[in-house]
Amino acid sequence: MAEIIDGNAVADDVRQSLTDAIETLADAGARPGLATVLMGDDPASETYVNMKQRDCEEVGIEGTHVDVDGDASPAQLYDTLEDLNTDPDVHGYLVQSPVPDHIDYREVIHRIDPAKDVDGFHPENVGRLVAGNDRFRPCTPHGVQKLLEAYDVDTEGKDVTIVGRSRIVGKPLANLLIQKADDGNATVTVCHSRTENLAEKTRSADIVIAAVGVPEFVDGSMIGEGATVIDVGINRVETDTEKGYELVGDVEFESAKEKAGLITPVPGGVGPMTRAMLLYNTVKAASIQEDVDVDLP
Ligand SMILES: Nc1nc2c(c(=O)[nH]1)N[C@@H](CN(C=O)c1ccc(C(=O)N[C@@H](CCC(=O)O)C(=O)O)cc1)CN2
Repeated sequence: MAEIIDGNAVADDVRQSLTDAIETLADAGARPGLATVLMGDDPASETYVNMKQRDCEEVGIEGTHVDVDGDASPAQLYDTLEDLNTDPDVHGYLVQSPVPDHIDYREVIHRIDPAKDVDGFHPENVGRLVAGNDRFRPCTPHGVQKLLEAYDVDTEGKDVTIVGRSRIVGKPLANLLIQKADDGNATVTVCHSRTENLAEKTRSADIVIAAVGVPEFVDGSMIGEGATVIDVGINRVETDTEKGYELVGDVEFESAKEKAGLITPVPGGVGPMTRAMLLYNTVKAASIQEDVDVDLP
């Protein structure tokens, strides 16, 4: 039976360890500022930006939220981004994804000043990460690395299978884990919809990372005895409950926990870490822009 990883506790530790850096910035007369941009009214996205704003308040980051009408034109959205690019009080910002269908998210990302791109999605930041010279690690992959570190899961020489090749998680995480670094040096296999013998590739892995966006895609039969299982999926599945839905990961938790040595739950696993690493990137952005040296965890 697996030990269950407590993502909320590790995220608390990250937030706590950012307070010194925020104090150092305050002593220099600077307060980190994060803006969230939400276009449209996707209920899950509304929840996430509210949580991000609440996190800012908790640690002393100046949070600003901008709502953009779901029917607004691309040009209207780009005007908002230009305002944020030139606002000296906003050190970092993000556009919550997904955006409405008539908006090209890639084009949106291009228009974010790379120095304020605290999601780490801009091509300049992606290129830096691949080159091993990262500025902002994307929040979810970085959060996964921090979780592994917190639970003493050494990645050096280990076989890691990532299920999912998304731009936000699979690709950057694979890049980070193969890097010659203390939190890298792994041998990484990235699986996707065309992968053959997928279950063999997950079963032979020391660490399985499910980031495919399909509820309960990975079950216990796909996990090797004692493996570490990281579930990145956060899927809203409709139920008859008052809330109307429940959160389900990409891993079938009950069967996987019988085989795994360590496993993340959903909720309470990777999600809180994504938010904590966004705060981390915001503090880093402020320290670079304000030219104040801070110690980051
Ligand atoms: N611009 C971005 N858009 C999206 C990102 C992102 O990193 N940048 N990632 C996801 C959503 N996401 C962050 O925005 C996110 C998802 C979930 C959580 C979280 O804390 N989940 C909780 C449960 C929350 C709930 O009750 O619904 C948990 O798992 O415990 C944080 C961030 C897609 N879009």
